[in-house]
Amino acid sequence: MNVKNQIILALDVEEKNKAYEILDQTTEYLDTIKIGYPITLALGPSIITSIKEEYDVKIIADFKVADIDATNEKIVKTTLNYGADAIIVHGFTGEDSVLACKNMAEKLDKEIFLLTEMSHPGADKFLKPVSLDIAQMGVDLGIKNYVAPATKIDRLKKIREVVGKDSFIISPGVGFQGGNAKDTLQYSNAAIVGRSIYNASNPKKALEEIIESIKV
Ligand SMILES: O=C1C[C@H](C(=O)O)N([C@@H]2O[C@H](COP(=O)(O)O)[C@@H](O)[C@H]2O)C(=O)N1
Repeated sequence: MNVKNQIILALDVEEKNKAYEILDQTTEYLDTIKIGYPITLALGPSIITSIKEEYDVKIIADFKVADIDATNEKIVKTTLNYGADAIIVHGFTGEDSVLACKNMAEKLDKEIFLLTEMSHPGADKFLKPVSLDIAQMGVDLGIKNYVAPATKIDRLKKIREVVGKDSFIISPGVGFQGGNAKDTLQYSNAAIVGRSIYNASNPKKALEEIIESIKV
């Protein structure tokens, strides 16, 4: 997946007007957004279709799919059929559950992102101990896209070492959670940024500053 300016906007707002206001101000610089449960539960999954119709963006559905294989297959099929270009899938559920997602996405000529380790402190207890195994499972299954934390550069580096230089990693936690875009992009292909953009008094300026910070 090509990501303009290596920045993915996490559009975690819950009103349509706000969402469109943010997109109007930022899509000059962005071509990829991440849509998760906040906006989808507030507005319904058709918001994916609406945004695809109104804006020239790729949409990564952040549903952290984590069920048995049969259920995962349905979640992935329905989400991608709403127009999402890719979907984020948890890896801790194991090979059969992840493979069900990969196979369904491929059937629809779309992609999955395998979530290896998360950016928040709580991930250190249960996810960190297995995240490199999850990444290796992804490699063994032929998965090319991964999510790995921007807040833990040492972990991001290790995950890059496991998945290899040709894999595509996107990393949340830049800005509000303390991650730095430039540092993140040493090992990641794109930084995910939410609150630092959509909560800014001037989202366009906030995004321009982040893009500038990467270039220096
Ligand atoms: O480990 C993860 C996985 C998950 C994800 O991207 O899958 N996210 C999401 O990335 C965005 C960060 O937002 P902000 O903190 O910039 O406002 C939010 O949508 C989170 O749900 C993480 O923050 N960490």
